[in-house]
Amino acid sequence: MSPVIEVSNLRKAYGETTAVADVSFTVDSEEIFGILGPNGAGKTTTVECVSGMRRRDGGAIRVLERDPDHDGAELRELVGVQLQESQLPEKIRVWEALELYSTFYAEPADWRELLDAMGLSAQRKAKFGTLSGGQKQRLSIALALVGEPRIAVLDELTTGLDPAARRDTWALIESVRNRGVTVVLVTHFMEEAERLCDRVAVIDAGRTVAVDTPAALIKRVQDEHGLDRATLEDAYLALTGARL
Ligand SMILES: Nc1ncnc2c1ncn2[C@@H]1O[C@H](COP(=O)(O)OP(=O)(O)OP(=O)(O)O)[C@@H](O)[C@H]1O
Repeated sequence: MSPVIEVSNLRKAYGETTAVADVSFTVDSEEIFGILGPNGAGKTTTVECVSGMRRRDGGAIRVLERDPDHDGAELRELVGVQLQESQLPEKIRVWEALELYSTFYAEPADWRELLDAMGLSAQRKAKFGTLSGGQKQRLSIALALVGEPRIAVLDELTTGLDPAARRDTWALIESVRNRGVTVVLVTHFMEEAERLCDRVAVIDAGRTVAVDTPAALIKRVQDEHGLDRATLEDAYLALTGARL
């Protein structure tokens, strides 16, 4: 089976700042794929180039056998994006937001069913501004799924959530994958990546430094540093040049 996303030697600069110098990875169908890296490593820029929100300066990207720089309109129907911060007006009601997003797609999902799946049925008529952090997050996942995408790109999904809400969100992500959607997850939380992701790419200073399963990255750091037990956080710190 060919990968659903292929990124080779991606390069992207903003003026003098090289945000992405050389990033390569592939994502297989129905994987939960994590993108990890320190602040400013180029993670968001990478997923923006993949989802067609930014044009790359160099390298190649194929998403579902299309090029985001040339086939953006087609890919908008196939890739659902959850942005870092929800950009909805405070006064919009939950159902209105879903109805509005449905109009962006030729064949939208039944948003009532999505609302139910995300555990938000009781908040149907609530204004966005009155939702809790966890509810806002679940709404933004629902909005990313309204177009029945084949791929969902979720950027810093659980940032700002309490531990219980984070765990609820993890269960939801697994249910999204079980619907047949490939999930690309940008995250700072190593525990999240270790629990959820089939494979991860670690990006540091605009370059991929590793692409593997969490278990393989952990084994590598154990072998290299003679540790009995290590976590993905240990592997991440070793890969991004921090001391153990
Ligand atoms: N629109 C922009 N204009 C100019 N520079 C930018 C822009 N967006 C990002 N950058 C710069 O590009 C680099 C990579 O940023 P990017 O947001 O892709 O990293 P990131 O890994 O997602 O970071 P974070 O974890 O902090 O969200 C940083 O140095 C950032 O300051």
